[in-house]
Amino acid sequence: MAASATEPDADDMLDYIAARLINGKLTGGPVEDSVDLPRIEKAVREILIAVGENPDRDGLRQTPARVARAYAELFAGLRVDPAQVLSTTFEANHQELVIVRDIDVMSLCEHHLLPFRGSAHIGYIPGPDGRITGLSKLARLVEVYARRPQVQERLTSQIADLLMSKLAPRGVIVVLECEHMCMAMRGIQKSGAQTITSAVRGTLQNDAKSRAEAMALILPR
Ligand SMILES: Nc1nc2c(ncn2[C@@H]2O[C@H](COP(=O)(O)OP(=O)(O)OP(=O)(O)O)[C@@H](O)[C@H]2O)c(=O)[nH]1
Ligand SMILES: [Zn+2]
Repeated sequence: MAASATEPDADDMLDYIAARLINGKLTGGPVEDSVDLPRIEKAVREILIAVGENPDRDGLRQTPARVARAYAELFAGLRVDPAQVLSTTFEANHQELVIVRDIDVMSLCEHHLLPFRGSAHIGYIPGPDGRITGLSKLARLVEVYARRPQVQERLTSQIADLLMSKLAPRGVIVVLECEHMCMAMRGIQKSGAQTITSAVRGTLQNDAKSRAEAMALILPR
């Protein structure tokens, strides 16, 4: 019952999400495989029973289907090729730092599937050909990688590595500052702790002056 009710919409929804993530400029088809919504629904129903709830009570009846749709959305980045985000670049003959700061990041930690949230700051120095990318593409790249089960360190380095390989800049710096709900809502229960991760590539790795300039612009306080 649930399968036939949700399956036709699932592809439409995932197409929509994938298109939003990479601006509709899809080349190889938006969604390779559909998320198995009925399977998620079944699992969520089992979890509700296991924690002592009644999944058939009024307020919970639609919950497994809702959670399945939510997971499809939260993990939509698994079905998007991040390289497609950077398929459009421009010539600008700008050879100095470009920084986009305070990009909202929301992801799920792969250990507990609980959210972590904060900001991403991305800077790069264009390569000798001076090619730049649209500023929004940096935020889209964050979205594609964040909508997967993640650890903050991998999310940070994936963004830096893709920028290096697709844009061929002189250097890249990515800094993420996030609070992890798995540390706040459960376990050690320390809310407010900020985890800061960085990934530095290319000339910014060795050029202390440029790196200090980038860090001062990224974290001015
Ligand atoms: N390095 C890193 N660790 C993370 C991230 N997200 C969550 N964690 C940690 O993943 C670890 C998993 O540790 P385990 O000991 O296997 O799991 P646990 O018993 O639930 O750990 P506690 O949270 O200490 O109760 C925890 O220390 C989390 O704080 C992340 O993005 N990066
Ligand atoms: Zn966690």
